[in-house]
Amino acid sequence: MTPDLMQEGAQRLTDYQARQQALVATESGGRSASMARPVVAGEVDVTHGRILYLEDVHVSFDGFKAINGLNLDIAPGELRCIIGPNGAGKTTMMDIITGKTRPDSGTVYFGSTIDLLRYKEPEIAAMGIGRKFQKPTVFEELSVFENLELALKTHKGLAASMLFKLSGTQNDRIAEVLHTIHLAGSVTRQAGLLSHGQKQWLEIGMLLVQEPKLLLLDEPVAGMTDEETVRTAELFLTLKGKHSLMVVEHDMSFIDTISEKVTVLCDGSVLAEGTLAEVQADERVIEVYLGR
Ligand SMILES: Nc1ncnc2c1ncn2[C@@H]1O[C@H](COP(=O)(O)OP(=O)(O)OP(=O)(O)O)[C@@H](O)[C@H]1O
Repeated sequence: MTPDLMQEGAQRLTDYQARQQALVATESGGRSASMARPVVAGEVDVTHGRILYLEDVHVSFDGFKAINGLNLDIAPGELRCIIGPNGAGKTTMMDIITGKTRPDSGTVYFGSTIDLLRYKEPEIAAMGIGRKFQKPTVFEELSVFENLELALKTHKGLAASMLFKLSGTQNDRIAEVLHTIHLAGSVTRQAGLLSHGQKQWLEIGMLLVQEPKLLLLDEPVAGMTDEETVRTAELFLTLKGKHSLMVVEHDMSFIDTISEKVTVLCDGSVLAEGTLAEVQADERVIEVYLGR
């Protein structure tokens, strides 16, 4: 490839990123997904058995208490499911963890030493908290491999230099992720031609190449076929232990397959916590969410 062509390719990728970021901001109602998602490996002190810790968090919007005395903690390697009615505060909670929204008061720690309220959104992403919004936001015109490559290069701060070659280790990491997300057979396929479920897996893969410690996933199986939902459950079960996951979902059979502990949010705080069977039997949860 000539330098001119490489330069042109680099420019096209920059354009893709700009367009994609604008798209994400629109699709997520102004809650931009930070496509850069840079994640720098660093130590998170989990010696106290918690990778995420929220205590007595409050947020009001024009006097409305969206988060109201929220307490929640997640263990390293845990896969926690969050359920709750519309408006319970699930998205706002994720916005707080990722630095998108500042709480009025409360404590939010990553591990036992990192006070997340002291950091901005890109810094929090760089520390290893990855977030996936409900709609897939892959680069439709790039191949599956190019999407993962770009996520890795962006994470390493190398997006400006498309001349930069991936190391053997980085290529190995992409190969491993391709296998994990069930797309090893679609490496050269254009992302725009993937099914909805495959696009969701690819976007999860774009987070995984950056080796996040905590993944926040908003309704990952919404719009998926039954088969895709089953494969997503398998995927999440393989991620558990290596990463900590917080999954917001309404699909109870999916939650039943993946969950150990379920947290029910309502009116900005925790209404109930336990196994799915325990929270499903809780009268208050039936009243506000599951129905009779
Ligand atoms: N920026 C904002 N300004 C004003 N009100 C807001 C803002 N963000 C959220 N809210 C309100 O806070 C409450 C909690 O919203 P949030 O989106 O966190 O709930 P949710 O549990 O994610 O709901 P859903 O399941 O519908 O996505 C809602 O009543 C919502 O209208």
